[in-house]
Amino acid sequence: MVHKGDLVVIGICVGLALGILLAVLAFFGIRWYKKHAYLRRCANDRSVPTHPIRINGFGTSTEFSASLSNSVAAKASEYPQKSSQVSWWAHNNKDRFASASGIPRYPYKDIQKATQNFTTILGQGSFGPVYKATMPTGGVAAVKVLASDSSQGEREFQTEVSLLGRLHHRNLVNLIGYCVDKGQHMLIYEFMSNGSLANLLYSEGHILGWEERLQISLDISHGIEYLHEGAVPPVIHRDLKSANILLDHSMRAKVADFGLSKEEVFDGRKSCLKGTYGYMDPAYMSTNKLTMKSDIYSFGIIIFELITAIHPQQNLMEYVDLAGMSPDGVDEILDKQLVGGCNIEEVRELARIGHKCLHKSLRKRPSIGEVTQAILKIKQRRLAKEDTMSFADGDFSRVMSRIEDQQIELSKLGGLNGEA
Ligand SMILES: Nc1ncnc2c1ncn2[C@@H]1O[C@H](COP(=O)(O)OP(=O)(O)OP(=O)(O)O)[C@@H](O)[C@H]1O
Repeated sequence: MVHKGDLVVIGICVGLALGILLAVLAFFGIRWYKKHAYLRRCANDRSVPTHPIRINGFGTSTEFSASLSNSVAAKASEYPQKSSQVSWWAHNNKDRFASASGIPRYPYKDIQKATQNFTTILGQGSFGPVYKATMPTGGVAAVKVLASDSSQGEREFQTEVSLLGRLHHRNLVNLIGYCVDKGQHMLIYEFMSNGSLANLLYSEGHILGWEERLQISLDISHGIEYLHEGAVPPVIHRDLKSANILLDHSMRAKVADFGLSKEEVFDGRKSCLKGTYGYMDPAYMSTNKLTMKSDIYSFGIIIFELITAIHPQQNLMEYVDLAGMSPDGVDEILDKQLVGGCNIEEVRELARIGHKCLHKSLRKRPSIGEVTQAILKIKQRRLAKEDTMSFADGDFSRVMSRIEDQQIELSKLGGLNGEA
């Protein structure tokens, strides 16, 4: 005989069991749905390369704080933006179509015309020759033609197109188009009229002043900061060198050549060593493990190139090590062109930053954000000094005019007294 109370308990138990079963079914049902939705999304995304998305072109670094925000806004107009760069091509290329990365693709004949059948060569890299392209509207670009026997090849070409399609910053050289046509691969960049930093440092002609060099180091720092801390996922450049720093008409520097870049998301996986002798981080060479700190090392080398105008393949590191032995050791290796034309304290400060970037221990190397801050401090200190000096000048003239006013008042008073 079953009691009524027992029936209630059994009922509750069955109810609970059913409830739990339903909850479990609902839980797994939702998980199943989410998983399938995710897989569907992945399948759709597969056609789109998973390269970094652009954050924005300006002010990714924290250093652009209130005090400098005005100058940033002003400087922004100095830099031709991608949209304007693209527009002159767009007007002239009706049959172009955009790649998955959003970079317009151009037919061979258009580029052949723009480069006047590839006549004006700007330079030659391991990728192939670079030509100047001029459009009827007056817009100028640089066209990099991938040599058929290129040692880098199509893989780098694709990296460059998909990476640069998503990365935009005023201190990165903008990719404005590409061409895959008639068996040719070409990359079309914004034109950097002052060529590479390496050319400026190591060939006769323009002498880079200290202020220009300091600004160039800051521009490079901003460019790398965007790659490391602004891009999602972060990007390691892997081939930072003075030949990959290009300068525009107003001597502002931009980081170029992303053919070897690697998304930080792949960090940790081993791959064959890539980079340029003299700029490659010894830690990376010995472990084959790539980190952002390898870019910091290469940047340290560029900093010392700016200070010394000694090429890293001409024993720069030996000079740098010697200079590191005393606080003013850098004075001995300073570029002759700078002697007497620079603030030696600023040079020493930049050298200190360079030494930190080259530290053997990866952990002791600064992050790029810290480097930017440190270089900015040098600039800010100078600006503050200039302000103080002009304030002192202002004070002086104010005092002088007060003395003059007082003399006039006194002479008036003297006149009054004489009259009395
Ligand atoms: N956007 C550009 N505007 C103006 N000149 C350019 C531009 N890009 C490249 N150049 C010129 O072409 C030269 C070769 O450039 P490229 O990037 O192909 O090779 P690299 O960086 O010098 O060497 P590597 O390919 O071995 O890294 C540069 O030194 C520069 O003078």
